[in-house]
Amino acid sequence: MTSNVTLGMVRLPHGEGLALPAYETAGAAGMDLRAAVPEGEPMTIAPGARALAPTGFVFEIPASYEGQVRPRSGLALKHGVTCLNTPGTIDSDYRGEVKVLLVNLGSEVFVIERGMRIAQMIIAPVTQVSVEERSLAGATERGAGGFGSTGRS
Ligand SMILES: O=c1ccn([C@H]2C[C@H](O)[C@@H](COP(=O)(O)OP(=O)(O)OP(=O)(O)O)O2)c(=O)[nH]1
Ligand SMILES: [Mg+2]
Repeated sequence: MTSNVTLGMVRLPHGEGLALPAYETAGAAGMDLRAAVPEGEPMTIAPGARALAPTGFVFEIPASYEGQVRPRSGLALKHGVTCLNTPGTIDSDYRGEVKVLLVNLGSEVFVIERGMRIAQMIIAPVTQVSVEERSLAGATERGAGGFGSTGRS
């Protein structure tokens, strides 16, 4: 299922020895991101707290694509741990380390060991549009209806 789009990955010193972010199955949408916390010095997130976890990599995302950092459902279900800013946006021109902003909505301290898969990243196409100010929006059947406006008799 691999496309011909290439994602560059630059390993940072604290990413030495970590597995590359990777698709875990042939049809996986996202590649799992691992925590590049120091060996033997796990990161802890208290209930209700948040933390920015390093991945140990700079990604070079091709132009016209973005990275979306999303939670792993297993962590959310078992521990109440999710990405606070989901989906996190990784811009194609970002050259810093990709980091994962986690929040612990569970009732127990969450411990992140080095190499733990903490989130997943989807590479998706984006369109940058031109913006044009107008005096009136074109008429439609929906009009200004929203927030549950459809299906009412
Ligand atoms: O979960 C995330 C979200 C963002 N970033 C990095 C990559 C992204 O390109 C940059 C900026 O993210 P965003 O635009 O969401 O943050 P901002 O608050 O708007 O900051 P900026 O003013 O730097 O754009 O931060 C991450 O590493 N992880
Ligand atoms: Mg921004």
